[in-house]
Amino acid sequence: MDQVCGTSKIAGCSFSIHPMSDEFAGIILEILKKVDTSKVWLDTDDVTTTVRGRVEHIFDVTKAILLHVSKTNVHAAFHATYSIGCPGDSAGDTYMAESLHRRNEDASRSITQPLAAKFSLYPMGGGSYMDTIYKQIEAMKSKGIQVTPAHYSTRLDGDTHTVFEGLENVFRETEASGSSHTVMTVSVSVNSPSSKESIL
Ligand SMILES: Cc1ncc(C[n+]2csc(CCO)c2C)c(N)n1
Repeated sequence: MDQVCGTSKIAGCSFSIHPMSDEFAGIILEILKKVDTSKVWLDTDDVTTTVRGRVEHIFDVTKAILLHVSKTNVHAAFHATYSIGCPGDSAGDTYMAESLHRRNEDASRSITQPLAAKFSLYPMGGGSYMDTIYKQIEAMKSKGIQVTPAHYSTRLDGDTHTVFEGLENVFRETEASGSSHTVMTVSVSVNSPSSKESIL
């Protein structure tokens, strides 16, 4: 793998879905087939799926996959690590589609799904990282997402589309504000039988 600089515009996400059903393997494979991934480079193995390309397509594909798993009504977990600007990244394994049109947005819009998520932002190489993190948490609040502090992450409760729009903005603005390598992790639970307040 070539280790080169100057590939900071390649965004990527490594993610997994865990449907809590005996049919988990079929559900995962079917959803990966249903979503239009023609504008990203994609690789699936036994642990994760990795997509690489333009920021809009990375978020379009990952949101569509999460919405499709939600639609099954099966309780499922989704874990994703988004990254842009990794200095150890290579120029390969990507597809920087020229058109910004999001292939899955029309189909995704027809799915309404509330979700609970926890996200963590890691703005690296840009200086005052805590200021960036606090600023982006405030930005989430202004979108009408319920934001709750948590240890090592921030909890987000809201509509999937609103939360993903917020997460994409956080990712873009962190990069634009001077973070040379931005990493954002997102853990989501959908269709959980547990209520938020009383688990045990
Ligand atoms: C998005 C996503 N990609 C890959 C896996 C790993 N994985 C676990 S079971 C299975 C299907 C049959 O082997 C696969 C691919 C995952 N969980 N979620």
